[in-house]
Formats: sequence, C-alpha cells, structure tokens
Amino acid sequence: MKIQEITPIVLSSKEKGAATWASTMIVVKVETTDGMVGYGEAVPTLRVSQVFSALKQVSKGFMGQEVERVERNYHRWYTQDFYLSRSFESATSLSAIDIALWDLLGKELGAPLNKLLGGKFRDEVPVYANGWYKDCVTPQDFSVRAKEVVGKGYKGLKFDPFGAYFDWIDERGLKQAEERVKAVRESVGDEVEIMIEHHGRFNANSAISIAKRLEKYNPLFMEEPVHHEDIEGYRKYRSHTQVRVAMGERLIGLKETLFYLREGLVDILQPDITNVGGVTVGRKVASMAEAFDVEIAFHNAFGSIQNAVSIQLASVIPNLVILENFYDWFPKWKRDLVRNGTPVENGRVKVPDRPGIGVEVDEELLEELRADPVPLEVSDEPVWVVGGTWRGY
Ligand SMILES: O=C(O)[C@H](O)[C@@H](O)[C@H](O)[C@H](O)CO
Ligand SMILES: [Mg+2]
Repeated sequence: MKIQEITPIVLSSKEKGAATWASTMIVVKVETTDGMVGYGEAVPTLRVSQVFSALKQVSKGFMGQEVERVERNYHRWYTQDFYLSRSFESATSLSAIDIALWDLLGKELGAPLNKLLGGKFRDEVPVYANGWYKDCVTPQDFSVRAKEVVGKGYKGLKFDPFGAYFDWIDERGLKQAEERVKAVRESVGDEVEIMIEHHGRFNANSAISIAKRLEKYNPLFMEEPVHHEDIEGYRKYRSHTQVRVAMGERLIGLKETLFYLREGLVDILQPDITNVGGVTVGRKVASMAEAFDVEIAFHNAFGSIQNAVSIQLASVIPNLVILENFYDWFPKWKRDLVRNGTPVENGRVKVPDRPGIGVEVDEELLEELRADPVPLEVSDEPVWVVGGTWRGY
C-alpha cells in the first residue's frame, strides 16, 4: 500500500489535565491508496505551531512511499533532512509518521504491533502513576493523595518534590523536598516504588545534596537530576552518588542515546517513542540499552496514541522495568478519543491484541476537538510541572 495523505491534527480542550501541555495533543492521520487509516502522535511542547508546520514539511518526503518499508522510509527522512534530523520538531514529526506506518502495517496484516515486533514478552505491562499530585504542596497533601493512588492498585508513583527551585537548592528547599518524600514513603509503605522527578533542573552540586538527603527513602530512580545537556554535571553526579539515574525523554535518535549509554551516565533509560524516532528507532534503542545492562522505562506523558504504542513496545522488550502512565490523570477527552481503553488494574495494563497499535480513534470526537495550532499559554509556573506544585509551604 502506498501513502496517499498525511494530515496533522491539533486537538485542544479547556479540560487541561495534570499539566498545561496536557491540554493539547498533536495527532497524525496517515491514509493509504487503498483507503486504510493509521494514527500517530507528536509531542505538544511549547512549539505546537512549529511541530504542526514541521509535520507538513516532513510529510512531503513520505508521499507515494510504500507503507510496508518502514526502515527505508526512515532512511529517506534521514537522507533528506540534513541539518534538521537533530531538531526536535523534525524528529517528533518523523516519529509520529513512523507510528502511523506501523499501525497501518498491523491493520493490513491483521496483527497487533507486539506480534510484528517478535511477540509479547509479557501479557501485562507494569506501570507507574504520574500526574497524580496536582495542587499538592504540603507533605500532608502528598501523603493523602499518594494513599488514594495506591488504593487504586498502583505499585509505583513518580513525583517532583522540589516546588519552584531551579538550578540551586538551599537548606529550606532540601528540607521541604525531604518532608514531601518522607510523607509519601510513609503513606505508601515499603513495597511501593517511588521515583523522584527532578525535571532536569539542577546543577550538579544541588543534585548531589538532594541525592544524599533522599536516598534513605529508597527511590527506584532519580530522574534527570541535572540539566539535560550538562554532561559534566552528570559525570560529577555519578561519581558522588549511589542512586540509580533515569533519563532519556529528551533524547533524539539512536546515536545520541548511545553517547549517554557508553559514557555510563544512565541506569534506566526513558526513551519517548514520539520523539526518539517512533517504533523503528525506539525498538533499536531498547535493544542497545539491553546490551549495556540498562533497563527501559518509556516516557509516556502525552496522549492516548502515545499510550497505545508505548504499551505495545513495552510488552515485547525483555529489559522493561516499568512504563510511565497518565491514564487515570488524563483529561477525560484523551481517554474518550480512543474507543478501546487500557485501564490500569493492580498497577498493570493488559496488552491489547487488536491490529496495529490497538486503538480505534473516535473520528467524531477528533473533529470536535480539532483546533488551530496556536502557542500554549505561558505563566510563571512552567508548562512541564504538574499543575499547582510550583511553590513551597
Ligand atoms: O517524566 C515526565 O513525565 C516528564 O518529565 C514530563 O513530561 C512531565 O513530568 C509531565 O508532563 C508532567 O508535567
Ligand atoms: Mg521526566
């Protein structure tokens, strides 16, 4: 089958969900000459309109190409993109189209993506909750909410306990972070995993002080403890701490990921299928990590198409540790957008066996939510934090 049409669609709703950027979703619809439809998703960062136009440009290189030749199509993009394959906008466009092509391939063959990728390693994917701590500020807020999440069956919770600290953290900030983490640990008990999200915001000295204060609460990992591009900071952090480092949500492509693995900067890799290069590159990155004895915890923070494809890929790789999940903290419209829900039961998601990525998109709702690609609103609270948590007490 040949690619006939690629349509980027921005979806937006007043119903925001856990974070500002959760109010928007960028869907890509790919149609073939024989009338089949596949879906992908791109990342709604602070560059919604730029990603939308990048998608229009990147799509041109895929027109008339055969759906079944995903590697060749990836190569074609790389050949044409020259400077821009490193750009976030182009990489997320490629990723979205690649996801839709795999979706189409599965639909054509009547097989779920997990079968096309070698079959399920596990029938259920373990997930951890993110987005659950909206408006939590005091240790008491965190403790009460954490108990509710565990009550729903979750066995892992990720959260950012650092309020509005950025770059440097002082004694007051360390104390507040520790009190929040302690409250969560005491509320969930010893058998639930907790994960500390730093959102890549600290310098190495601050991140090291944080690790020393928080390691006694036995976190599964410290996520992006220092600024993403701060390689020396990562090295320094590694040589002064004993905690496990997770990172990777902003990595693009196989070779950038290789650098972090080879330098030994990461214990648990968090590739994002919607920007690392889709299913094609995501699968390779997971195998490459396996060779380095590094586990995978796919970053999965955006929408329902990303969630569907992440569940499929997470089901086939041997080195998955846990998958991120916003499902219960999605705004309702994101759950409604796909007809086949993937509820979390006992901290796990059953892997669907429907063709392709396993979801049927509600086309009527898609049309209802369709919006112009406009810039996201910006306030003092950055878009990447869980809403209402950018403050101290
Ligand atoms: O690991 C993650 O999920 C990411 O760092 C982000 O995507 C934010 O945490 C999320 O969007 C909530 O604001
Ligand atoms: Mg993160």
